[in-house]
Amino acid sequence: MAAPVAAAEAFPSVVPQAASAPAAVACRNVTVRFITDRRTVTALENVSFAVERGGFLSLLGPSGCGKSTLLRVVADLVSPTSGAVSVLGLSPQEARLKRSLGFVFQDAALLPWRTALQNVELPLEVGGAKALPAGAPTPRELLKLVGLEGWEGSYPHELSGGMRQRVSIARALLGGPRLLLMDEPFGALDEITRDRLNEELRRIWQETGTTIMFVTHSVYEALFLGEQVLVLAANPGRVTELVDVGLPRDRTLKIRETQPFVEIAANLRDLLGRGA
Ligand SMILES: Nc1ncnc2c1ncn2[C@@H]1O[C@H](COP(=O)(O)OP(=O)(O)OP(=O)(O)O)[C@@H](O)[C@H]1O
Repeated sequence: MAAPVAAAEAFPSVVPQAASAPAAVACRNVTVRFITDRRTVTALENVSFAVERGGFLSLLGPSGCGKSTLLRVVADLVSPTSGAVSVLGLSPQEARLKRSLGFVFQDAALLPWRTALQNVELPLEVGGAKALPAGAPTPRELLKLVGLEGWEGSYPHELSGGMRQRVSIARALLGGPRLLLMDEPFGALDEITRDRLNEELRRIWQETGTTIMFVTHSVYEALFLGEQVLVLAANPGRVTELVDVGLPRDRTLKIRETQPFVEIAANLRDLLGRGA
């Protein structure tokens, strides 16, 4: 594994925030209704929660409970029907325009004719931001951070699914975003690769200090990754409970065999069942 870049110099956003700094994300009574010709869907109803800066929130719930919609509200891709959303103390639109957000999707969505390095550089070209903010890590440093030093010149078809997803994480981290939104990024990967990337993501989170919101269907993934788990129920999409995980900050996959992990996982499964 490549040595990580020094987080403090690479990610100026890691500099500790004043105690009074607003939450990374705060939603109050957020409702989203989609009205189509055929039906009206309440994707989210009165959803309230907050994520502190530098936090890691897993969003766990059954299909259709509004997990992706919630990420899209935070990313300014969907406007709430009612309720208030604050992202780093700004509106989602202001946060987006300030390039405070990175987004990773289930599909790595790399351009096949560009190398790994050129894919990471892409937002610089299409986003209109000609230069990186002072002190932000370079595309090469980001590839090193995600364990792809030496693969800069490889094309997507020469990389495994896990490596492609690492490239997309590096791309999302370009510019040192203070908030990383991840929508089932490892859902399509085999179990071993997924496990490895789970450990990698915890390390990247600790090194960068970036706040993360991570969508998953998996109880184990939600619990291993998150400092908090927001459990959602469907029809309408709503919060069942916000669970503080309370597991040690330094985690390896071994933690999944410990008693506290097993007990919290059982509790999360109960909560999921309650909302079914
Ligand atoms: N643009 C849209 N137009 C109409 N309905 C939508 C739209 N986006 C989402 N929905 C509906 O909102 C509900 C929540 O969808 P969403 O994709 O947020 O759920 P999810 O929890 O992420 O599901 P999954 O785990 O299957 O990805 C679903 O009923 C879906 O059909």
